[in-house]
Amino acid sequence: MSRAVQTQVACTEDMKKAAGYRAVDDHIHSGMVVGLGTGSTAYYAVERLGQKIKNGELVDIVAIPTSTKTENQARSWNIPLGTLDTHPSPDVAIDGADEVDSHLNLIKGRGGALLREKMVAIEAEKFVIIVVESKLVQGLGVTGALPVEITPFCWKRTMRCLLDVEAFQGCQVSATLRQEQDRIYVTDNHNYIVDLFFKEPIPELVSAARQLIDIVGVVEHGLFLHMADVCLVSGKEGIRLIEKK
Ligand SMILES: O=C[C@H](O)[C@H](O)[C@H](O)COP(=O)(O)O
Repeated sequence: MSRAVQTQVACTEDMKKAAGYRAVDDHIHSGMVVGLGTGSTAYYAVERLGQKIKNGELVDIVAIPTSTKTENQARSWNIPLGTLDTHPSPDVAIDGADEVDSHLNLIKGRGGALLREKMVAIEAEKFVIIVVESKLVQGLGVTGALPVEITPFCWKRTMRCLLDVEAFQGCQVSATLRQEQDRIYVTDNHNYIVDLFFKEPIPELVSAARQLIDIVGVVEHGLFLHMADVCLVSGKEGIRLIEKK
C-alpha cells in the first residue's frame, strides 16, 4: 500500500473513531438501554461504551446488539446485553450507514445486518447515525448497492420480483445474489442478501420501500426512511450534526 493510501485509510479510521466516541459521549447516560449497530464505524461506539462501563463512568447500561459480530465485541468488553424481548424500548440506538441523504434517509445493510438494525432502530426513542462525510449523497443508491434480505427458498423468483418493482420501472437496475468467498452469503438470520444496483438515484423512495416489503419472500430491505433523528458527520475539520427537520 502506498504511503498516500495508508495515510488516507488512517485518516478515515480516525474520523470513524471520532464519530463513534462522540455519539457515546453525547447520547448515552447511565441507566440507558442502548441499541448497538454493526459495521466499522459502530465498532468505535461499542469500544467507547465498553471503556466507559469498564472505568465506571457509565453504570446500569443494557445493550442490544444488532449482529453476532457486535454481540461478540460487546461481550469482549463485558457490556451487559439484552434483547428487544427483555427490553422492548431502547433509549437510543447508535449505528453507521452506507449512504445518507439530506433528509436523513439512509441505505444500510452493506454489512449484512439490516434486519436486526431496523428492528432495533424502529423501537429506539432516538436513532443516532455516525458516518464519515463521504457517506453523504444527493440521492440514495449512487455509491453502491441497496441490500435486500430475502428467504433462501426460491430466491431466484424473489430476485426476479425485485427487478419488477413498479417504482424501479424506467430506471436501470440490476440484481446480484451476495457471495462471500465463493459461497452464498448467509445473514445472522439464515437468509440471503440480494444487492440491487442502480445507474441513477433510486426514484420514489417511499413507494419503492413499500413495494419492496410487499414482495412475498422479502424479509427486509436497506432503505431506512425518516427513521434517523440525528447524524454525526465526521470529516477532517471535525464533527458536524445534521438533525431531523
Ligand atoms: O449491515 C451493515 C450496516 O448497515 C452498517 O451500519 C453499514 O454498512 C455501515 O457500515 P460502515 O460503518 O462499516 O461503513
